[in-house]
Amino acid sequence: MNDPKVIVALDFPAAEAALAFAARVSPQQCRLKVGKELFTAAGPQLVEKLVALGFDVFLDLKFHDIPNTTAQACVSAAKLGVWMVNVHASGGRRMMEASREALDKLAQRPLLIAVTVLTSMGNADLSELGLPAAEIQVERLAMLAQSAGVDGVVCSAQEADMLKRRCGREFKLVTPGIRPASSNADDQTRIMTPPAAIAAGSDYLVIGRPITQSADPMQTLAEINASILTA
Ligand SMILES: O=c1ccn([C@@H]2O[C@H](COP(=O)(O)O)[C@@H](O)[C@H]2O)c(=O)[nH]1
Repeated sequence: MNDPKVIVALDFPAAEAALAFAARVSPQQCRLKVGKELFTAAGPQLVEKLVALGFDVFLDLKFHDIPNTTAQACVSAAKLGVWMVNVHASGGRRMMEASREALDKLAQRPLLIAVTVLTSMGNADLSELGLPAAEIQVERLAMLAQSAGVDGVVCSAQEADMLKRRCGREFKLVTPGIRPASSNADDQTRIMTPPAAIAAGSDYLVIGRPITQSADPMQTLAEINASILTA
């Protein structure tokens, strides 16, 4: 598998568990995601180790701040050698443009992705914030993100078909909230199975607990990879 679609979310409390997982998989089987829990515990050194092992690393810190701060945070992330970084689309056009422009000055830059609406949120959560239904809010933020020059968005696979039609095939769709049919939803709301997500147009599937907390993580990863080969 030369272009693995699965990004395993290494939501572990310490570097040792993340490195033990990485030792059991290859960069041909999956990409790896370092999020807030692991990064806060283990820091940039862990990210550099995963990159040195040959993995494409998605540094999922979802930057959301004023344009200068966010742009410089993206540059610091890029210097770790990561494959993908992200910011919140709700930080607005100027924030996304500043991040893109700062990354463009580097000799080699990671993909820049904007988070639309968290996959844990449903329409009732959005309504409490005075926001429209997920599909409408995701479309609005994705269009803004695309016009600000980012490479793609984090969204739910439930919005993938609509966004591929709206934003085109090249605009990357990174979709968490992926659940094999036999898995619990946990705290995720806008979910989809791996084959359905690929069929809907997801470019990358972010999957954490269904793999990392399964009785046999390697077997689960292999089954998911097999299920999307035929999707
Ligand atoms: O909208 C979003 C954005 C990011 N995430 C992250 O993806 C993983 C999902 O883990 P699971 O265990 O498969 O639920 C996690 O690291 C989140 O921080 C997301 O779920 N939704």
